Amino acid sequence: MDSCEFWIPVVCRTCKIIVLGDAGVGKTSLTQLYCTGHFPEKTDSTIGVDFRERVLHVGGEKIKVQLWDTAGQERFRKCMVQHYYRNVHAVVFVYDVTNVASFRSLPLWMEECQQHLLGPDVPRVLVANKADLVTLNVASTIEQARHLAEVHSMPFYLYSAKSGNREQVDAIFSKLVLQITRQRRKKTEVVRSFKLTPKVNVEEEKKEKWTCNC
Ligand SMILES: Nc1nc2c(ncn2[C@@H]2O[C@H](COP(=O)(O)OP(=O)(O)OP(=O)(O)O)[C@@H](O)[C@H]2O)c(=O)[nH]1
Repeated sequence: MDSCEFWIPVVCRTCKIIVLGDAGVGKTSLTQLYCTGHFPEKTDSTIGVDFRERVLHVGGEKIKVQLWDTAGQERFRKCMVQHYYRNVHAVVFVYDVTNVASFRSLPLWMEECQQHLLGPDVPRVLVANKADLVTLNVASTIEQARHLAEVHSMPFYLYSAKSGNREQVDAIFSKLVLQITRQRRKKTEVVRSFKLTPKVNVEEEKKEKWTCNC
């Protein structure tokens, strides 16, 4: 059973979370709000990727939450896309409630995740941003977004990076971090129980398989 090495988790206390969505939906604003506590008055289009960090203490562990604020514009993301998806622990999808096209793009963002082999065990959430600009016209799209999130087993948040309270944005990201740490603990337990399996049994199994009865 040499393959047991695959089960040994890397002792790593960094959570890499990528934030995906069309240009202008508010990815930079959300990540800055979470990491600095302030909504940025002015943002520029992200080129490639921007990194932001915040340190959390979860169950006695120090966790570095690393947010990858990715470019929404295709021309600014081409060269970086392979790097976004390496060792991702969680994904935040964002769309802008005032921009139906950004909602329609969500399946494409999900498909991109699939193409880069993000498994179903990677936690995801969907944020409908700019809730301060909600009008009756967009209510049905919000319901569709809620449904999309449900179908894909993702928590759904209607939020405003501009006027929403800090606790809410903390909850969005911190819940993801909790999910990641729980998953890690489970994997560690699997490894521990696997290591406790007496080696001699494995050898016995092998012998049995190769015994010729003729
Ligand atoms: N009214 C309102 N405006 C917002 C909100 N969030 C972001 N914005 C504005 O939307 C614009 C785009 O926000 P960004 O955070 O730069 O969007 P982005 O998704 O990072 O854009 P790219 O980097 O081009 O992919 C900015 O003018 C923000 O101030 C919000 O909740 N409400």
